[in-house]
Amino acid sequence: MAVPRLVLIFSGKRKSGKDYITERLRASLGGDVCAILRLSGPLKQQFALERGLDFERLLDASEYKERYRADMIRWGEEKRRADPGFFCRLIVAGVTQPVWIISDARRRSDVDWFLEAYGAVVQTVRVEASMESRRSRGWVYAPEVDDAESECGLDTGVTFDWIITNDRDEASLDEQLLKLKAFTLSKLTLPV
Ligand SMILES: Nc1ncnc2c1ncn2[C@@H]1O[C@H](COP(=O)(O)OP(=O)(O)O)[C@@H](O)[C@H]1O
Ligand SMILES: C[C@@](O)(CCOP(=O)(O)OP(=O)(O)O)CC(=O)O
Repeated sequence: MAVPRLVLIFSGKRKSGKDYITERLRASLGGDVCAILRLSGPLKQQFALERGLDFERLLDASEYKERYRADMIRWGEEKRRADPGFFCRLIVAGVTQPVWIISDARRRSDVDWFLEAYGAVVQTVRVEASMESRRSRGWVYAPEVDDAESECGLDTGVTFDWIITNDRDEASLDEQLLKLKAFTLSKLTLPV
């Protein structure tokens, strides 16, 4: 299995901007350097297959995804209960880029699995946005989702290496992303 030089584990609430920020980071590092790995990828794929749903439509920031989210959470939790590393192992298989971005850690078991496997090169990144910002991006409170482990599992207990604030201030976001990019590049120039 390929050994990464850096594993950035992103977490954050719905509509905090995890997908937006991780895509920007990948774009600025380049696809040959950086891979975005989504724990929800194989989860959504298998869930869609079992339920006869449209996998593609579960991927973007759509109302379709939100309609099935509570069910997907329950389904994924059952899988993780049986095997906490189930989705983690699936997403790292065959990745060749030196920088991995895990875009959607939600539970201690996700973070612990990566720390155990790649601890020396892991950095945890929290994306934070105000409720107002999240609302402006379409977030509406949903019981069984926003109060569940899927959204709250990493609210406490992890000391994040990076906290990115993603509200309205574009210049501030640019600056924060530049710092993270510079750190990432510094890891790539060190000898193995
Ligand atoms: N800083 C930003 N500037 C412009 N649009 C943003 C920004 N952050 C997030 N968005 C948009 O808000 C929506 C939700 O963001 P997303 O990255 O999907 O959140 P999450 O993955 O955390 O649920 C998306 O349409 C995204 O493009
Ligand atoms: C069932 C899920 O994996 C669905 C996650 O879908 P996304 O990762 O697309 O969600 P956001 O980006 O936060 O909007 C959640 C889980 O508990 O595993």
